Amino acid sequence: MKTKKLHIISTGKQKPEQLAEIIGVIHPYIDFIHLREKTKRAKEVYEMVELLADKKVPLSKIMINDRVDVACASNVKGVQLAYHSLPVEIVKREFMDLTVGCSVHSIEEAQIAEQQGADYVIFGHVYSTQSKPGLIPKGIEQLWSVSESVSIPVIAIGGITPTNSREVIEAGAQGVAVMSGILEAEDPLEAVKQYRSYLSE
Ligand SMILES: Cc1ncc(COP(=O)(O)OP(=O)(O)O)c(N)n1
Ligand SMILES: Cc1ncsc1CCOP(=O)(O)O
Ligand SMILES: [Mg+2]
Repeated sequence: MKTKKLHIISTGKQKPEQLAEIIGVIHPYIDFIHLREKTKRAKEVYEMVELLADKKVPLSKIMINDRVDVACASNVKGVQLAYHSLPVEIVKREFMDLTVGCSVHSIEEAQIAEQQGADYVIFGHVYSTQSKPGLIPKGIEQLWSVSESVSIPVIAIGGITPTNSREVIEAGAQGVAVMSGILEAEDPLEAVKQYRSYLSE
């Protein structure tokens, strides 16, 4: 079986130095590192990329949430477009070198993202999670329906643990995206190894 992808998403709560310290250790086990720093200015996110580069994190693994300008300026892999971001088709047309992921919450949004040229979608939140407090999770069946409805990879997000990552893969996900399960773990390296072992089996 082909190894599934492991994405991690920054919490927006950790200090840049603290985040860089953790990612500097765990990046060999991770496919994509998303900087999702909704309250930071472009310059601050750009400087976070520099901190990661100082820790020898490959730029080819870094995705910037929303900010196409920062992604281009910092020469990273690509951009993760949110609901409020520029449309996928515009980014694909104007920034051909960027890998483009799109955050989706329904079959319709996933199909639109695919039609517009997204390289993959992140669908969620699948399970309830403190990272999306008070919002009803979409559940594993909707994940299955979304995975059936598009040909591009679907990455599952929201409440993903090492053990439930197996069932999301069985529901058609090509990988998982994790925030608290790794970045807020007591031992992020041990946590990432656990996710990796479930994703590789
Ligand atoms: C209508 C609507 N749907 C979803 C969101 C949340 O934005 P999203 O692109 O899912 O970004 P994340 O917070 O999940 O990273 C929204 N604001 N409005
Ligand atoms: C950005 C985002 N979108 C849906 S859930 C989520 C955060 C993931 O949270 P966690 O991995 O901590 O459950
Ligand atoms: Mg979302």
